[in-house]
Amino acid sequence: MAFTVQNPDQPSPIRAAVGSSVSRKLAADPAVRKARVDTADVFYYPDFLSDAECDALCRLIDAGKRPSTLLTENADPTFRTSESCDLARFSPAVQPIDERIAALLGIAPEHGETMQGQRYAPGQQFRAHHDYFHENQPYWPRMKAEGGQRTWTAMIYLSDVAEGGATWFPQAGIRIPPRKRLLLTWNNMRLDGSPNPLTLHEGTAVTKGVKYIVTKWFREAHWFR
Ligand SMILES: O=C(O)CCC(=O)C(=O)O
Ligand SMILES: [Fe+2]
Repeated sequence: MAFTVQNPDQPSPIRAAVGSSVSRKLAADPAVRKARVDTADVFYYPDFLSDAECDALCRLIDAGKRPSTLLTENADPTFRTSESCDLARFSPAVQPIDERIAALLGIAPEHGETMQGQRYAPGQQFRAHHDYFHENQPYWPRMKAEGGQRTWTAMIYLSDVAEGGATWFPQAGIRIPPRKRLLLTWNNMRLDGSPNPLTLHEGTAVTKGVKYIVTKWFREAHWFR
């Protein structure tokens, strides 16, 4: 049976509205800096967390880590080699940070997926990918039912890494070396609410030290599972 392929580049008024309201909010925040790229909306917030908050999250990630997974199987076993941890949303070490991220972006916390921790030892990486869902893939109907497309991504570096581990956007042309306490956030959509392929990004291999991050993905509708 033929698989119905939706046009993956469709504009969307809902996704466009969240894109512009979050961008406006971040641009008006004196603690936030905008990356100087035209092709994607990328922002930085240095020192978003304290050292103690970072360290507490690292300990939770160490305690709960399991091999990272992908939505679609990839033929390349080296594609995503890190470890991940679903952080308990309502635990005292997680909930206030979860809510602070949502408040920074001005998105209701209900749109956020469970915050995920990632840990990369030397040699581990997450090759170039998009955070948005490819709507022509078999997983899309399930993702659509669980809150729809991912709009914004927020991630926080929880450790300084001795060498390697930069987040690299090869098409937008930016490379962010891990810096403890720094929050990085970007819109996975274009201004018209269609997926922005230029948000392609890679967690490059750590070569020395250990990289810890938390990642938070926001959906266009309330996320639930
Ligand atoms: O590790 C990184 O720098 C990027 C992580 C990432 O892209 C993700 O978790 O979706
Ligand atoms: Fe990603």
